[in-house]
Amino acid sequence: METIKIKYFTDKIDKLTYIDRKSDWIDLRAAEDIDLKKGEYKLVPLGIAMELPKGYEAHIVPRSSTFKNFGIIQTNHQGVVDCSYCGDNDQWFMPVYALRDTHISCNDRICQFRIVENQPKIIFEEVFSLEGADRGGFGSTGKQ
Ligand SMILES: O=c1ccn([C@H]2C[C@H](O)[C@@H](COP(=O)(O)OP(=O)(O)OP(=O)(O)O)O2)c(=O)[nH]1
Repeated sequence: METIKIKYFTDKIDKLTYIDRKSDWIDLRAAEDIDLKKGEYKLVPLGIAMELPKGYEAHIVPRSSTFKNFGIIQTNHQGVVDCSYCGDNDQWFMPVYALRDTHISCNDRICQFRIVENQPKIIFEEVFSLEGADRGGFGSTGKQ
């Protein structure tokens, strides 16, 4: 079990909770009513800020149903929230691009997140050539 300090920027969204029968990813909600025209971009406020546990980061991705429900895609494809993003004004956002005119209502569940441990510190050691066998470039294993 981990305890995470969370701040809500509005009382118009439900508190974060696990959704019955879902995985351990936790859904996030739009914190305001939003209308988007086809082709429009917007940072959708998610109405929360958190102090993540030391050594962890959060990953935000759309729900599988988000495109079907709202016609939006997440422009960064996967959001990464660093542990240092923990200030009183560090509200989480979902950057979205609308593929059609659409409406998102305040409190709609539009994305989901989980926390993951930071990767180990990496030292890059430059070499002239690598010893592994060449894999043949992407797509080299064919389609079937
Ligand atoms: O989908 C996202 C992605 C990021 N963030 C917040 C948390 C993260 O810690 C911060 C910065 O994100 P990132 O480092 O990915 O963006 P950047 O474009 O490199 O900005 P910066 O120069 O602030 O690091 O923005 C979100 O609220 N939602």
